Amino acid sequence: MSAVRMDGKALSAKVRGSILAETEELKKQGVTPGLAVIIVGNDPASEIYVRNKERACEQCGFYSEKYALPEETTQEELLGLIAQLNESPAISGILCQMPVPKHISEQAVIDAIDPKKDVDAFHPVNVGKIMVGNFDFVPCTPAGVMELLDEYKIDPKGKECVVVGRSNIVGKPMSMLLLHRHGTVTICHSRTQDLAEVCRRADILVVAVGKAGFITPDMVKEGAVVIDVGINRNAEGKVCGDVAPEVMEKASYMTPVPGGAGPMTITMLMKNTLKAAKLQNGIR
Ligand SMILES: Nc1nc(=O)c2c([nH]1)NC[C@@H]1CN(c3ccc(C(=O)N[C@@H](CCC(=O)O)C(=O)O)cc3)C=[N+]21
Repeated sequence: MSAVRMDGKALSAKVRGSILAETEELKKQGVTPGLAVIIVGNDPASEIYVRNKERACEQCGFYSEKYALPEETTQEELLGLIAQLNESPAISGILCQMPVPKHISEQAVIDAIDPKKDVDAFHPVNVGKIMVGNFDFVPCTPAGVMELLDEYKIDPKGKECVVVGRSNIVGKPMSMLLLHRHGTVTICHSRTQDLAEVCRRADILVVAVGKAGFITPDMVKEGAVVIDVGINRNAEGKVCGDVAPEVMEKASYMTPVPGGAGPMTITMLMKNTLKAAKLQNGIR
């Protein structure tokens, strides 16, 4: 058997279309969602993502501002810009592309963004709300995975869900979202004993480790749903995920890389930005 390909590109196009329709309605009420994207330094991968985000803004009818700051930017300067954007009425959402250069504290940047404009949902206030299960913004990658599961009618309720990776951006919030949907969730990481054995229990396996080909067929139960959140580049410079391609033969559903979780991540950023604009203007 070969897995059904979970098409994040197609679902993204559909969702962006409905965001655009809603944006057009909002504009009639005098509200235009606006996203500010900040990038510090020149990491080639970050530059690609930022370009994709700008394009998504256009597709959704949003206003956007891009700030490309040099590598030498001080933390003070960056926090100054964020303070300005926090006050800007044209800006509904602020995103500072991670990673930032080493001389800048990532947490200081996250803490500086007004939680109401924190469309990444990285601010401790929003992280806390996710824990409690009462949240406005959902972290983009986990939110995209949940929409993909829904699109393919995969319900985590009661299922063994194994998340490989415990990052604040993906692993931890992913686990919470699956738990809110009544999955039985296990979080694995580099110190997990017998990782293969734990992964083989999974009905839904979500992988976010950042190592090409990390998950091999022997680690996957026949018929499992496999969600690959990894974005790596192989020796030839081609984008590939954390899951070996042969896993396709064992899984029932699987996300491709590229074209799976990645495009959905950006689409969820758009969804959060639209929501921010509505909340800031008292529109439900
Ligand atoms: N503040 C912040 N928020 C983020 O959401 C954030 C971040 N920093 N730093 C980096 C990670 C990574 N990330 C991706 C977004 C889109 C694709 C994406 O569009 N992928 C496409 C194309 C991949 C390619 O061609 O390189 C795909 O999978 O089909 C990938 C990765 C967002 N991140």
